[in-house]
Order: sequence, then structure tokens, then C-alpha cells
Amino acid sequence: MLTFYSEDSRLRQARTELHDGALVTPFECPERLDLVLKHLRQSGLGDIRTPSAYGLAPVLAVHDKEYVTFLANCWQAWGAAGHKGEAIPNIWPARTMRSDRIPRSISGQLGYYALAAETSISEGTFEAAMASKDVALGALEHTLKTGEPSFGLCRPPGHHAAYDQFGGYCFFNNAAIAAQRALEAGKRRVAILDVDFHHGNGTQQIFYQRDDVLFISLHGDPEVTFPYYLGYADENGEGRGEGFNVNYPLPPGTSVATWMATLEQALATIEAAECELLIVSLGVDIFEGDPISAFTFTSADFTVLGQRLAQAGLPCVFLMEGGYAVDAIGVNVVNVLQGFEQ
Ligand SMILES: NCCCCCC(=O)NO
Ligand SMILES: [Zn+2]
Repeated sequence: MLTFYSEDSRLRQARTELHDGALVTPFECPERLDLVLKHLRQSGLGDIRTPSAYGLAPVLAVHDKEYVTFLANCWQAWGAAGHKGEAIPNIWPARTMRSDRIPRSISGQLGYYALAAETSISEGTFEAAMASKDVALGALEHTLKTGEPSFGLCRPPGHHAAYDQFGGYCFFNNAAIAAQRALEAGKRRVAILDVDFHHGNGTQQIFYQRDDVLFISLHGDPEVTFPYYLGYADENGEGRGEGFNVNYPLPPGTSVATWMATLEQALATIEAAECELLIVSLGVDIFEGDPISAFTFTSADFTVLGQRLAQAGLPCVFLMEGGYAVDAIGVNVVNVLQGFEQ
């Protein structure tokens, strides 16, 4: 299995994340890449390739143009406005405010486009997000061309990024960009299976009214888990998209047996929908040792996950999402990929 990776993923070197009422070193750190690369190289899974630069067109196929322009300019505009720290929103078009206008102020724009306050924008963030979607597209193109599975070592991750919103460490929705590209290449329906601990609110939102992408997510119950305001079981899609969005919220501490039984339901739905490609939003923060999550996977369980996904019998693109137990992230990711190849 080939891996696609870009050194430009390291251009995002944010120093702050708002967590538990303090500014901490971000959980989504460049060191995550080091450990995955180390275990990939040790595993002999396959070559690690740098993708081509695919430009903005694939981004604009799923994201709002003004949002992309905001992301491209935010860091410079934030500094030009005299702000000294990293760009962190502190006001939003909250429920009692209006959201039909976008303020000229960069502080106002920051809140308009932000899902949450934990994700700071800093120097190199836009460039890293561009590299991350190129990684996803490189992996996708390889799988479309060869039918072989591939892995996109995407950083920053993407599944929280909506049409015009960033947050949860995500800026461009890599899985959505890849799925859209696959449809444009002739696939009639693509399944995105999100196994990250957190609900892929952005992926859901982008495809919610469409029947050419089936979005299925297993995740921590939003009643008690980020992103809290999307990911409930009654969200089944709208219009043409009715029936093509399936959420499986699960309580913190869910056993692996229960998680795997839920996966069976998800895979049955994917099979019934006659999907021609499987994109897996691979968040390994379902690991028992993850610092910000609450599921119970052991490293060995990730091998079983990969084995089961292979049985779906679809061309498969794995795209890195979350996973913050840095010491174990490499083993856990490689276990999924090696399990798939067994
Ligand atoms: N308190 C912020 C939690 C961000 C979650 C990031 C993630 O792993 N999403 O999948
Ligand atoms: Zn996550």
C-alpha cells in the first residue's frame, strides 16, 4: 500500500490551543507525523510519495470561495490589525446574533468562520492545509488509477471542516475534496466511513443534501462529546440526501465488541448503497490511551478493524484524521493498514 505525505504538512506549527481554560501546546502536533512515518518505514507497507500540487480548484469544489480567501489571508490580516498572539476567535454569530453579514474586522471574520475556539490560525496554517488536501488527492488518484488501497497521511486533518467553517484542528475537508474528485472522475457513489472518535460534522454538512456520497460515522455521543451540536442519530440527510447520512453516536467507554457490531451495520449500509469507492476518515483517537477521547480500542483492535474493512471489497482510500496518543499513533495507524492488506 502506498502512502502519500508532504513535508509542507509541517508548515503549521501552532503554539497554542485553548483547552480546559488554558492555552496549551496543541494536541494536533507535527510530531504525530514523525511517529506515523517511523512505523510506516519500519513496516515495509510500501513507498511514501510526495503528491503533486493540485491547486485550489478541488478545494473550491466543496468549500466557499470567500472562506478559502479568508483562510489564505487570515494570518497576515490578523498581524496587520496589531494582534500579537495566534489568531483565536473570541466572538461568534451566536444564536441571538445575525449571521447574514460578514464583518470587515478580521476578529469578526474569524468568529464568523470558526466552529470552535480551540483551533488557532498561525503562520503556515493555510499552506499546510493546502498540502494536506494534496496528500488526500494523491492517495485518491493512485487508488482510482490502480484500484489499489492507499493511505493519505493528512495533516492538518479535515473532517470537522464544513463548506465555510474551520475548527476541531481542521481547515479543508480532505475526505470531501477526495470524494468530490472521485465523483468527477466517474464514480457514481462514494462512501465516506468516519471512524474517528469525533463526529465528522463538516463532511456531513457538505454532503447532507446529496445522494452521491454516503456519509456514515461512528463517534462519541455528541450529547457529551465534541462537536456537541451535530452527529445525532436522527440526522439522516435532506432532500435527495435523505437516507445517505447515517450517524451512530456511542457512549463514552463503549466496548470494542459494541463498536465492531455497529461497524457491521455501517458496512451493510455501504454494501446496500452500491458504493464504488470507500474513503475512510481514519481517526485513531478511538484508542484507549487517547488524551482527549473516550473509546477503548487497543492497538491490536486496529488490526481487526483493517481486516474487517478489507472484507467490504471496495477500492479504499484511508485519510488521516485524529489521534493524539502520539507514542502509539504510528503502531495504531500501521495496524489498520497492515490488517487491511492481510
Ligand atoms: N476540544 C476540541 C476537540 C477537537 C477534536 C479534534 C478531533 O480529533 N476531531 O476528530
Ligand atoms: Zn477526533
